[in-house]
Amino acid sequence: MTGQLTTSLLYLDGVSVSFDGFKALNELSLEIAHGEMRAIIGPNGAGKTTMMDVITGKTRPDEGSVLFDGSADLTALDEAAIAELGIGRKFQRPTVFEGHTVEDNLALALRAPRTVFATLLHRTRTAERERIDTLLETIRLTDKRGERAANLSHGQKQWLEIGMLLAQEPKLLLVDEPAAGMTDAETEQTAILLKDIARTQSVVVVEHDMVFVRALGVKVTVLHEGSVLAEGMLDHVSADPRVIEVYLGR
Ligand SMILES: Nc1ncnc2c1ncn2[C@@H]1O[C@H](COP(=O)(O)OP(=O)(O)OP(=O)(O)O)[C@@H](O)[C@H]1O
Repeated sequence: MTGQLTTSLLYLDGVSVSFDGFKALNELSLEIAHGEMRAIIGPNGAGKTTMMDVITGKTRPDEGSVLFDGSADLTALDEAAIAELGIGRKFQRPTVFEGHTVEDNLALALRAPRTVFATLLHRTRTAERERIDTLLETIRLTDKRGERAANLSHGQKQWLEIGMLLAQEPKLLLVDEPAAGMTDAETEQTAILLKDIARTQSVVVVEHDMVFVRALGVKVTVLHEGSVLAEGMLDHVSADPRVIEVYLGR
């Protein structure tokens, strides 16, 4: 690591990834500011998942720079080291401990190191309890604290998993299609929840649901064929003829 190279929290420049000669990412450049929430949209195969995989170290780019928090070169780090730097990823399907209560799920996440190599944090019971109370409020599950996770709705499981990621205090939270499979009411609640979270953490949300993206009310990046096609507020990008052609007008 060298000195400060960028003021952005996340900086991608000229990132390319090829699978058997097919460019899933094609000189992708993108910057996420400290404290920003960004929505990423784009048609199937646009490269959204591959972009998340590059940021989290699951896939190594063939070319380009990926910098985190000013200077950390993510292309040189493995997944565990990247998680330890403070990048949390929420996959589409919830993966909570079904047999445990909501509270125990959060307690386990609080006690777990970000990686197996990290030093275990020793927290007092009171501090842990207060932290769990705050997390439960954030994820709107205070009245479900004693409920087994298995009994939660799909949307509530998604919120619980978001809470488990927040327990690790990431600087950047990557969220993959949170609204998929949710009821309209849950989708609306999830937009509010993510906006709350974005007051203290940067968030990148990949999403297909335009009602949800509109509710987030943040800058949108449209990916197409592995590059940025358009960027701006949803009304702005959805009026762009190129976007209409490749995506919204399908
Ligand atoms: N491991 C892989 N091997 C070969 N091709 C891949 C691999 N991963 C992704 N691709 C291809 O790269 C392109 C981009 O895929 P990616 O999953 O990143 O798109 P996406 O925008 O997330 O799409 P979706 O909205 O369908 O999830 C697709 O054409 C996909 O088939």
